[in-house]
Amino acid sequence: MNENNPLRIGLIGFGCVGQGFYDIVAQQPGLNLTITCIAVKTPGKARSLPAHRFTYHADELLADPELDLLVEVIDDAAEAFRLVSAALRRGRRVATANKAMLARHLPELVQLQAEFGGTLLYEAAVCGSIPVVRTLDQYFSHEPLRAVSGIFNGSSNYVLTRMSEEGSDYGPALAEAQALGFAETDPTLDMGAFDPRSKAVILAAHAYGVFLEADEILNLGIEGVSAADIAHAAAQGQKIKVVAGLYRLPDGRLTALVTPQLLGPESSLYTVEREFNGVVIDAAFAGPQFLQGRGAGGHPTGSAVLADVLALRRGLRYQYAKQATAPAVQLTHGLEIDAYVRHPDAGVLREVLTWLELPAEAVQTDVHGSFATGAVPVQQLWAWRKELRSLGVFVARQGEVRPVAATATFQTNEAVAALA
Ligand SMILES: NC(=O)C1=CN([C@@H]2O[C@H](COP(=O)(O)OP(=O)(O)OC[C@H]3O[C@@H](n4cnc5c(N)ncnc54)[C@H](O)[C@@H]3O)[C@@H](O)[C@H]2O)C=CC1
Ligand SMILES: N[C@@H](CC=O)C(=O)O
Repeated sequence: MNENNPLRIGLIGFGCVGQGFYDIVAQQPGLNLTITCIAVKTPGKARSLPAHRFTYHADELLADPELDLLVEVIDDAAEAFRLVSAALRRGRRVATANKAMLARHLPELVQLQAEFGGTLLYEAAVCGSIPVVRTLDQYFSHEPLRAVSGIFNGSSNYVLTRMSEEGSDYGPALAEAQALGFAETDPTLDMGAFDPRSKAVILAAHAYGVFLEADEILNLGIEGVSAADIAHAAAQGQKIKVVAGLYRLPDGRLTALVTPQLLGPESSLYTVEREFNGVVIDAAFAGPQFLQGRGAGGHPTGSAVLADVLALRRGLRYQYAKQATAPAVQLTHGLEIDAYVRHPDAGVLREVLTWLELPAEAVQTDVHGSFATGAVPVQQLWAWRKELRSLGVFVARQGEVRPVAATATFQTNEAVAALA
């Protein structure tokens, strides 16, 4: 395949990422890329290009034989799946940034590529500009990994940085993350750690060859984080970061969780601030590696989309090499963490302790009020996750996860088996 063949691109979505990708392509004419069609949803919206450049019917792009490949960057996961799966059924080459869609439909999308010969790349969907999907899929295709963990969400990291460095309140800090184009259309996905959970699902497919169900993964966010929590961490020389982790336990089981974590300067993630993301890959033979870069924003994400477009021109496809060994991998909640739990209402805090089977003596007091610490099974947090969220209870992890007697073990890859 000629690496500099002219390519005609159909772009679906012209928001923060679509515009970012467009700018980057426009600034580099030597790449021989032309964005010939752009599909948008809302007529009459002020945009940086004249109205005649747009169509309101994305389906037209799928059928256009003049287009060499498609870029899908819309904010609607269901519609994105309809469009991308239809494109793959036509054997098309597609780049997407839509992690919510991928986390829900990855097995089907992999199957469609095998069946119809199209290609789907999605580097931009995980950690913005950090080339982590390709690193796991290509470079570590045959190396067992002990863990893949990190800060996978730029918006929540931005909010935490603003709260701890400048003493901002949660609300204004989130409004800034939205104004800068980092947050999802529904920011609950960022603040509630649903977005990094989707990214963990995607990375699990490449790091371990398993297709996890997002709902099986514990995800706790930062909606309940307060100045008291930030001050508590700072008093111990720590910061609060939302850490997503995929960990292979010594017995071969896999665990995945996304929770706030109290981290000290010994962690590579301690200095990852604002919209930056960081990924630690702990490989069996290579040892630990650390990748850091901008995890959100139009240009960083547009840059990752461009990398995929150029890779599609070269004929790159993901290998999913570890699927061959995947049946041995099971997702488990048979773990416990050392948890820090705080809520401004002492009555709520006591109630939460009973849910988490922590004794009343777990409650401690500092200048900011009451909090509790203790070892809590992940299964217990998972079972009460909806109540913890709705009450705005802030739970953070301290230190590593520990395997305990298995409580629940989920069989993964059922979705894949169903396709066979
Ligand atoms: N903003 C960021 O930093 C990052 C975003 N992403 C993902 O990229 C995608 C796009 O994100 P943003 O550009 O930030 O969102 P955005 O909200 O700025 O833009 C999305 C655009 O898609 C349009 N749209 C919705 N349905 C459409 C349809 N059927 N046809 C044509 N246009 C349609 C919307 O009107 C909107 O203008 C999302 O899946 C997001 O999760 C991924 C990585 C980083
Ligand atoms: N909303 C996401 C955007 C990139 O994936 C984030 O904040 O990380």
